[in-house]
Amino acid sequence: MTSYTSDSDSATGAKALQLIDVTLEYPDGQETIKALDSVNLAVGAGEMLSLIGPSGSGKSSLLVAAATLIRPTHGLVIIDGTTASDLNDKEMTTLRRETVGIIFQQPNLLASLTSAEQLMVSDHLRGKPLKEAKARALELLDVVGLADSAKKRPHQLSGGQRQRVNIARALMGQPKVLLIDEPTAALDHERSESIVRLLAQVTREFAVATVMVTHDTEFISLTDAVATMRDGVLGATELVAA
Ligand SMILES: Nc1ncnc2c1ncn2[C@@H]1O[C@H](COP(=O)(O)OP(=O)(O)OP(=O)(O)O)[C@@H](O)[C@H]1O
Repeated sequence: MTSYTSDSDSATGAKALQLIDVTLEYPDGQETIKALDSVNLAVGAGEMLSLIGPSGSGKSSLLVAAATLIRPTHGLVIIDGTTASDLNDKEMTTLRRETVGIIFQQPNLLASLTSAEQLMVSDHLRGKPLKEAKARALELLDVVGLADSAKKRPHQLSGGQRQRVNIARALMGQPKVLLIDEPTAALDHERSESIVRLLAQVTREFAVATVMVTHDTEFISLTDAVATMRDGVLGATELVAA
């Protein structure tokens, strides 16, 4: 990415992730479904927001809009000072690759690759030298507690460990924004808690702006703030008491 200007939180007070008056409509026969209705959101570097709300309220739609995977019908998505809506599709892909880490519910790891290789693939796609990619992969596997599992393939890992590889992989591109959809859906209570703790830790350590969609309200206290979606409308962000 060459021509984008970057306004970091510290330099300007701008938040790493901002959604301004974002409305997203899906076509539904002759009608439209309003999945997001004038949503405003700001998450700063090093902050982790829990996003909760009933099924169908628009949580996943907010994540895909924030990830620039879909263009909103109306409103602005601003990532690290760059307004995504001003970009063409190619520029938007570059912005996403260089600033956004996405963690889905299922890790989607490639069966034939070791943990280190899963991470290195993403850097390879960014055109980074192999040696550099390997060093960063090993460093990140250490951060997520998998230093001993760098050579293991997915079938040799537990569900929680696979999710840790997934988290490390999302951090490979040094993202400014981390978007996470139900990371604990397939995990037991203990593993769920350690995954949310890890996400809170990497949010601070790597100064990313993190949004985590979750049904596990018991782990919200491990994050900085919470906001609730209802019928596409996002309620006010409430700070979580320390
Ligand atoms: N690709 C799509 N095409 C048409 N309608 C969609 C599409 N994706 C979502 N919707 C609709 O948009 C609304 C919001 O859906 P969304 O998946 O964002 O909610 P959610 O809160 O993430 O739900 P869940 O917790 O069940 O995942 C719903 O009415 C849904 O049916």
